[in-house]
Amino acid sequence: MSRFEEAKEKYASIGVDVDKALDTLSKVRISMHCWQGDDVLGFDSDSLTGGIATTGNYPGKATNPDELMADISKAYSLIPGKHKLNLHASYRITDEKVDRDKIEPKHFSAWVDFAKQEGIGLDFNPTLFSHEKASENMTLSHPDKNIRDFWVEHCKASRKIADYFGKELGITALNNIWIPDGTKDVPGDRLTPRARLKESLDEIFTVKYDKQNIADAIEGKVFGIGVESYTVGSHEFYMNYAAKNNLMCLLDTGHYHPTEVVSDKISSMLLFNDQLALHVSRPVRWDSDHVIKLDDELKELAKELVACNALNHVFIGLDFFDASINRIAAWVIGMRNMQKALLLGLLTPNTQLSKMQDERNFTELLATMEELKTLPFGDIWDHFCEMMNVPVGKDWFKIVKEYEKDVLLKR
Ligand SMILES: C[C@H](O)[C@H](O)[C@@H](O)C(=O)CO
Ligand SMILES: [Mn+2]
Repeated sequence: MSRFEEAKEKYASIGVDVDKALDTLSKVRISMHCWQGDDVLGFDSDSLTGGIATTGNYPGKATNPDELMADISKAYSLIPGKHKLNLHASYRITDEKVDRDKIEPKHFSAWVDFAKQEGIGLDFNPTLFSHEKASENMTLSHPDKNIRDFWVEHCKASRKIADYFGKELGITALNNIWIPDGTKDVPGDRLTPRARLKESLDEIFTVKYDKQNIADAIEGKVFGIGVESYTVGSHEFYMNYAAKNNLMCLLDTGHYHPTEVVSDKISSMLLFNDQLALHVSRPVRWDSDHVIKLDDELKELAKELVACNALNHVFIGLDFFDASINRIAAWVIGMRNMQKALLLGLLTPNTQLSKMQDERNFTELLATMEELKTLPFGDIWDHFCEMMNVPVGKDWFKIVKEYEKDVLLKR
């Protein structure tokens, strides 16, 4: 009997259908963020500014659309299944001199062609940073209406592009708005910027689209670089705005207080919202955007998504940007870790755990959760990689190193 068959039998003995788990996992599209490929620079600015930063200078980052597409394609070839690509507006591909408020679907047609070639979906984000009109850490809430209007137009243009992605690819595109607005030190007025933000968002969302093509999210944050004392778009602001306007409040795992975990928020959000959007990241002491590891919080977050039966109505996006390591490896490690965590959740006898809890059988609940940790999960994961025709174990790493030698280091 193969190791996989033996492992499958062990999981069957605790009531887990491995084939069903693998089939479910093979259909989960994870949104891989383009911005890990070039340290969030994009193609329309020459520096990353405005409340977001990367650290490290690992050689060979992508410097143009062709290089970025090649690196993304290489990463996908090492990741099981078909997924989505998460784009920012700053990655428009055009020879035109076009400012952010004037971008159009045609400026992203090359990405649609790439998506069709790769068999993936596309998600989108307006880019309200790395621009002279974002230099004061105020955009949609800026006191100057001209600046607010510029960013409102940019967000409107972005939603139109997301709708275009959804139409062209037949896969709903998430359009997620994050703004860097806030103050470095204690603000003199918390209310007025938030009232302006509400007004700007109200204007942005006046345009209605087919929800089959585009899903809208807004992303909160507790603090940022240069806005340590106050962020206009706080979690409370966006959770309320999203609930009242039937949008999604996107949860980024790096955007809360150090002892706060997103895994605990998922069931509450899903009780009141049909859909949920996530940015899965790894904060180290702050919103550091480290590559995600298969750690306890990632496993718990994934288990919650499975236990809440949410895999068909959650937008799982990754959001990290480590410039100190090979960027293709960063994508592969992060994407495969997200899949491993989801598989662990799918191999968990969640119904049994819930029953033990209701019966106040906390002793067996604890014992079961601990024993699950030593079941042969790795044999199931290796089989999944074989099924999906991607390298098993760390075999993908030498392929990345060859690509680094043959391609990246020659840039
Ligand atoms: C590049 C993304 O828009 C950015 O990381 C945002 O999602 C965020 O999390 C900012 O802290
Ligand atoms: Mn994020």
